[in-house]
Amino acid sequence: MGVSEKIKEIEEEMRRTQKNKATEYHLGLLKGKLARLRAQLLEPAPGAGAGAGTGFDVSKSGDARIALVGFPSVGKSTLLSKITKTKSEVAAYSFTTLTAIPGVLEYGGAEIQILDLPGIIEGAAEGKGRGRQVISAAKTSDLIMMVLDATKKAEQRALLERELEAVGIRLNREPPNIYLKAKKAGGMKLSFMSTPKYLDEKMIYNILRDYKMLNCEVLIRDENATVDDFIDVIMAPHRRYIKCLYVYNKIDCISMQFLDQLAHEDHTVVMSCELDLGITDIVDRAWQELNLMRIYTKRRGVQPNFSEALIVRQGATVEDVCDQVHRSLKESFKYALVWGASARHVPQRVGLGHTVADEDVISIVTK
Ligand SMILES: Nc1nc2c(ncn2[C@@H]2O[C@H](COP(=O)(O)OP(=O)(O)OP(=O)(O)O)[C@@H](O)[C@H]2O)c(=O)[nH]1
Ligand SMILES: [K+]
Ligand SMILES: [Mg+2]
Repeated sequence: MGVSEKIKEIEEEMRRTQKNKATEYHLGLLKGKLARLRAQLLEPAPGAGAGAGTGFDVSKSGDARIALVGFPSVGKSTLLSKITKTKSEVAAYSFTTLTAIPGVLEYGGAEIQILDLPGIIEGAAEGKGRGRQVISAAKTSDLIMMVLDATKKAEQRALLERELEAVGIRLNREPPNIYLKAKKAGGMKLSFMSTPKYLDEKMIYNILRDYKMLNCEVLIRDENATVDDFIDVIMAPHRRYIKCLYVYNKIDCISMQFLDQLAHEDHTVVMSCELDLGITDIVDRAWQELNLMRIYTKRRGVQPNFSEALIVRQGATVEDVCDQVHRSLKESFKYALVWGASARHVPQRVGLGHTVADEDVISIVTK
């Protein structure tokens, strides 16, 4: 029996099994098995060439990667052509795009790779269409832009989320607060910070045994942790926690009332590529979601070059900026002058520990 058939069988069994106290453990075990099989599904078949079934052959470039994921004909390629110089074919029929098309979004000196992908359909995670490849590509991105057609039913979004969930992508979520460490010997050691509401020892032991993790240490730090969270921790190498921005396109075709409703949802932006509405907003929001900052350096007496930025993570300090310029720069560092949102007055004289903000201008003075 193939992996896909086994998955179907387990899903069928889970559907048949009534949810109650008596079946709880059995269902927990089935979930664990399902997670393992799904991970297998994503591994390339033996003998398949390098990379087969594991995404498209597009190398990462720039400061971050954003994947455009969505059903066919929602306007992914139209969006790519709007925000990058790359032209990806646009047409009114489904599956116009058949492979990954990379473009570069230039954003105030930062370069973000945008991946236009083929449309996916229900069952993508099980290998329907190009689904598996698309999802593998999405898994390598720093942000997923889920492009949705505002004129289509709300179920689209839940459907796509399920497909991404099925291959281990967790959208807009933090990894569960559970510590798990495999050991060479000593059996299973389990402890809780406080009594968990949805987990118990028997359940955890059963699942660990099923995964043949007979020697390990577990600390449940979150009382709200569920069986699914616990399985995610066991499967950690196959899990990716990725931010997702829901992008509703074609708002030129919906009522103002519905538009207002959509625009107020979490992690959601609305646009019309056709009318050129909301595009800059979307780019700004995507940049915010990436949690990156652009820092411009300035030499004494010279204007900063705003077409070239140093890219650092949110929360970065002047020390991180120095490291981006040159690894040994901080050794000769004397002080820095900062202009911008992080400065209390401009320019502010700061040390290595100063936390910078997006679009700050920094002048580094060395000994
Ligand atoms: N009304 C309206 N139509 C749009 C908008 N944006 C794109 N379209 C149309 O939607 C159709 C599909 O656009 P594409 O960009 O090819 O969609 P896609 O998501 O890349 O489609 P696949 O590659 O087939 O998955 C085209 O006919 C576009 O002209 C919009 O904002 N409003
Ligand atoms: K299309
Ligand atoms: Mg397309």
